[in-house]
Amino acid sequence: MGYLELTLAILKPNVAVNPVAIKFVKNLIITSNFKIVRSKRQKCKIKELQLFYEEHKDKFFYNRLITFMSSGPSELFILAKENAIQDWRKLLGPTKVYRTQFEEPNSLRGLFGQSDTRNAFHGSDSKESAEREMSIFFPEFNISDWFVSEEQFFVNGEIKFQEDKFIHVIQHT
Ligand SMILES: Nc1nc2c(ncn2[C@@H]2O[C@H](COP(=O)(O)OP(=O)(O)OP(=O)(O)O)[C@@H](O)[C@H]2O)c(=O)[nH]1
Ligand SMILES: Nc1ncnc2c1ncn2[C@@H]1O[C@H](COP(=O)(O)OP(=O)(O)O)[C@@H](O)[C@H]1O
Ligand SMILES: [Mg+2]
Repeated sequence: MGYLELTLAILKPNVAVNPVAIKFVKNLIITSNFKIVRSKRQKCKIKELQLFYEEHKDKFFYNRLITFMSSGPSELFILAKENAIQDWRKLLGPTKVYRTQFEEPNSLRGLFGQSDTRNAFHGSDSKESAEREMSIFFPEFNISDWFVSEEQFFVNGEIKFQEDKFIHVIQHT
């Protein structure tokens, strides 16, 4: 692939219900120099979530996690940046909010997380996870096509930001 990395970012229902929090996080995404390749607001479907959280299906928190994640709309973004995966996860802070609120109170999960399950955000944890997760929630998005035909515009800054759609689009001069 090229210079940029893509990651799947999710504002989970407990933060996606709060317009002030959404605005705060969107501003942070922009000021942290992420570009937004895809952006949508949707209630995640049970089928999608069972695929998404396959690795946790035998964990004690699995049922409450699926119930919570399908309980209301989420905001889902595909973010692009040089080290998008680790930079976004760094902003989130650790998974378990009960600990994060003491250790990293100013991280996004420290600020907006309510419990370990309702930890308000998702960020892909690897390139493989990001590709798998993007194909679940953005099945129409072709990752390799994006790197072949769109990435260089993002690298060269030949893009413009559409605030209303919260997305960066190619600026064909
Ligand atoms: N290992 C383990 N940890 C558990 C179990 N049940 C709860 N916990 C943890 O104990 C802490 C509090 O769990 P809960 O009381 O279920 O959390 P909650 O405040 O109800 O919020 P939700 O997790 O959103 O239901 C969290 O860190 C959970 O991960 C369990 O059966 N086994
Ligand atoms: N101990 C736990 N108690 C409750 N919920 C949990 C726990 N561990 C993980 N979860 C939930 O499962 C999701 C996926 O877990 P994991 O992949 O380990 O964390 P992350 O989302 O940071 O990659 C977490 O975001 C959280 O919502
Ligand atoms: Mg994970």
